[in-house]
Amino acid sequence: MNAAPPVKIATTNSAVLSFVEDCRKLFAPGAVHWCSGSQAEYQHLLHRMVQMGTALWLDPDKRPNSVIVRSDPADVARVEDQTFICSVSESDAGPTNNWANPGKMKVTLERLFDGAMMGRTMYVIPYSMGPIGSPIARIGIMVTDSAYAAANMHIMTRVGDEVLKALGDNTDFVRGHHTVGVPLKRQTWADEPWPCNTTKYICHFPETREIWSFGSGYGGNALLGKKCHALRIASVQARDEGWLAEHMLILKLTNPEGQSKFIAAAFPSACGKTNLAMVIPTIPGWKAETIGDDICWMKFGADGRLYAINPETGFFGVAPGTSRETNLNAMKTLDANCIFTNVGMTDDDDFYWENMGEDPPPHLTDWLRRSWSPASGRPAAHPNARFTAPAAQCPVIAKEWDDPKGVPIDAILFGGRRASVVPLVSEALSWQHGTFLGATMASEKTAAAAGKIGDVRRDPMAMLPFCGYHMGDYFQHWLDIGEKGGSAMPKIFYVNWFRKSADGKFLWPGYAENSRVLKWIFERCDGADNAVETPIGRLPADGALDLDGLDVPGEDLAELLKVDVEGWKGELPSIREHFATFGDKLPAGLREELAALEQRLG
Ligand SMILES: Nc1nc2c(ncn2[C@@H]2O[C@H](COP(=O)(O)OP(=O)(O)OP(=O)(O)O)[C@@H](O)[C@H]2O)c(=O)[nH]1
Ligand SMILES: O=C([O-])CC(=O)C(=O)O
Ligand SMILES: [Mn+2]
Repeated sequence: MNAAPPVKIATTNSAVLSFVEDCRKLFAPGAVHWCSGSQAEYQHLLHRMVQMGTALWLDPDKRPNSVIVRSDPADVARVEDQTFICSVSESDAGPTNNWANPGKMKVTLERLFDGAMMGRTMYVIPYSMGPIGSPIARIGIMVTDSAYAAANMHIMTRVGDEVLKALGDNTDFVRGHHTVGVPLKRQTWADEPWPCNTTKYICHFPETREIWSFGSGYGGNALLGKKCHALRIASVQARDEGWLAEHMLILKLTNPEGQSKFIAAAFPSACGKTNLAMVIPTIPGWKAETIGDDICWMKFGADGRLYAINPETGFFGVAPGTSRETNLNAMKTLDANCIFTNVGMTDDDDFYWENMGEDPPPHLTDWLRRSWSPASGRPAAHPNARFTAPAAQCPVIAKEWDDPKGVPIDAILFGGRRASVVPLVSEALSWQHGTFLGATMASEKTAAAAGKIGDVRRDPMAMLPFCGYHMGDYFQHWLDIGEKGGSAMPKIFYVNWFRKSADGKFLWPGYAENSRVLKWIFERCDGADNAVETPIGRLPADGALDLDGLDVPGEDLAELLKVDVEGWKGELPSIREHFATFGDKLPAGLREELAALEQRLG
């Protein structure tokens, strides 16, 4: 079981072969392993991690084929400060990205990567973002010296020989370079359970479609198919080719009559995408199914509508707060074949995290590998602890989830964590107004990225950390796509599950009850007469939101659905300031929307 499967190179594509050979020469790994994507290979990767002390098996009877991994305490989230867009021209990166000169950054990276894989295996991972053969899918080749990254890529993407076959002789693939940045010393070959470097660089070269990631083993820094490829590089390709690469979940909603609609929703990291993607409606007769929980690629179909695919095959979900009460479908997805990162480990080899809906055991080992009890006064799991789970295991995965042609999108939702001002739901007055809502959305910062938690920041379309080019051009791209799609475009909505009362309690129960809002949105898409026009958009008309059986005090509902004119007026200066950062790249259409909002507010 522990021997590496024999190395077999399933391609004669000279661009692929020379890319890998160039990497091998510079990074100097002890061995090269071409990933075939087989189950045996996945097992090998898990065994390797256990052998290295990176992973521990969970109880095979309770959690078959699953492991727990604890990272270095300083390598637990995306590092936005060390994430760079290395476009040829600085202005192409725009004011929201760190830019670095591509030539200079290459010199820095080549120096760091020189010999960086010494004593380690370099895994070559051919992967497809999206169903193989889908007109929307894209291929990447990633090299990494992390078995953890390779195992996660196995779950999160389509990996291996079938990808190389689909690529054929095509040279159009994203080149991903990843190292944990800890070459082993020849004398001892001694290693650590979670090697990583205090120096970290997550670099993107949009023109040459390259990613170079140094020093981190963690999630969005190291699983290059996800944020680096599927959002930062793909957003540039999408701009050039007339499609959309977005940080959105996709779900299928079916009414009691059996009609279905597809909804995509952009919420910032750790703001509820996975939860909404797997929602179990509380309204009788309604059904929701999952297509994807994090990334959505949309292209125009022959009928002029936007068709979406989930480019991934797994969920890299926030563990704390996930419980049978809040997200039963996620919990059921975690029964087997999962990787748990930075969660607590119980004495009977199971996982534990905060707000899992169960009393904590009297004793466990926390994510820092320390003895822990409920009296310890610190969390057992890191707030950004994650599970990696195969999407196909989700009990409500929609049958269309891996359909190569994608699903036609009826509605797009924007939302964030806002304790005040933003109501539970509103509908945009037009595509341009919806783009304005997306461009100005704000959210409290979460643990998904390093930095201070709780500060409200503007996070346009939940893409602030993920847009690979100038955000002003990105807004224009949204407007252009809307122009092209005309009346066939999805309707846009703005939601906020996170309104709080003066004493800091959530006003809206959220989670499953969000289905009530989805129902209203569904009916809006069908042209129901269930809304009133207000200065900030269309809100549910009196009685239009199905609240049957919901136990929320009337005054809280009134607060959730009111137009806070003074609050919105208070937002205007900060929206103006936000817009000013884009200079002359701010589309005229968004300036118009700001002026119109100001006028409507009086
Ligand atoms: N109050 C409230 N909390 C929610 C709701 N939905 C999700 N959350 C909490 O928000 C946190 C993150 O939720 P996720 O669904 O994992 O967020 P995500 O957007 O998928 O996060 P990423 O994977 O980082 O992109 C969890 O702690 C949830 O419990 C809701 O409707 N109301
Ligand atoms: O990228 C990650 O590490 C996890 C994630 O989904 C996000 O932060 O949006
Ligand atoms: Mn995400």
